[in-house]
Amino acid sequence: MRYLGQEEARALDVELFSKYQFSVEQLMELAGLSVAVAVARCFPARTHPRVLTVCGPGNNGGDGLVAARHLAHFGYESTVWCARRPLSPLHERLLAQCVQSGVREESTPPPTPRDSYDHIVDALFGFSFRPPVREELRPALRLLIESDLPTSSVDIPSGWDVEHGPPMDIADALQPALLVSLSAPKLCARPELIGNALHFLGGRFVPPELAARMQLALPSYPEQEQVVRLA
Ligand SMILES: NC(=O)C1=CN([C@@H]2O[C@H](COP(=O)(O)OP(=O)(O)OC[C@H]3O[C@@H](n4cnc5c(N)ncnc54)[C@H](O)[C@@H]3O)[C@@H](O)[C@H]2O)[C@@H](O)CC1
Ligand SMILES: [K+]
Repeated sequence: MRYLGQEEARALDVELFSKYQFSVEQLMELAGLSVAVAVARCFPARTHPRVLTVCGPGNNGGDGLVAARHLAHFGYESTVWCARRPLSPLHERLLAQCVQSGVREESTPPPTPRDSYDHIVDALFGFSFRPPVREELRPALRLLIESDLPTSSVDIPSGWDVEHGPPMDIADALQPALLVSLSAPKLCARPELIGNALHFLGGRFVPPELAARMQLALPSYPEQEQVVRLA
């Protein structure tokens, strides 16, 4: 399997939306569904019923909104907090779908997540993030780092350099318990950087011809599964 750099991740994304004619909503739905499936596998609703999804302004946040909706369908008490307003029209639609599916919305950041939640989904930043985090979203990243709850990161642990991994200062580094890489893992998901985190691959939508041309060497998904465990 190959780990992608930031530009390669972007190039894969561009090809999916141009040559292969997918729409953002299509891939986001599959990405978010695979995140919810991996979360349910590792942190079942029976033991971790109250889940907060922290959503950022880009497509990573959109994946989070989709995952939060599926988690509600899976029986979780699912809550979302959108860390930057105003929302894009796509995020507005995804949030409306969430609320209509029983997801609760926090309008302000929960001051002590540990009192109200069992688990956090980190959908703040994905492969377009470039450190350092800008002031407006620093409180959202601090909430994730300081929550003291098991955290599942969507595609990239937020705040990490997409290629080089966590920031040098350990106090600024989110340590996810689970990472769900989407379509193909990025360089920051190499085993020596993610340590003991569980690692799944999801986003089962890469056309074989594209995977072959980019030499992704993706692992096989078992049967009809949405995710495959990598570590
Ligand atoms: N190609 C794929 O495989 C797919 C990718 N998807 C998701 O899309 C993500 C990438 O989405 P985007 O390109 O929209 O980008 P991101 O969601 O990674 O983030 C972009 C947003 O973060 C902000 N940002 C970047 N650096 C920042 C900094 N230092 N401080 C504060 N804000 C910062 C940008 O201004 C922008 O608003 C992936 O990680 C994945 O989660 C899925 O939705 C569907 C398919
Ligand atoms: K993330």
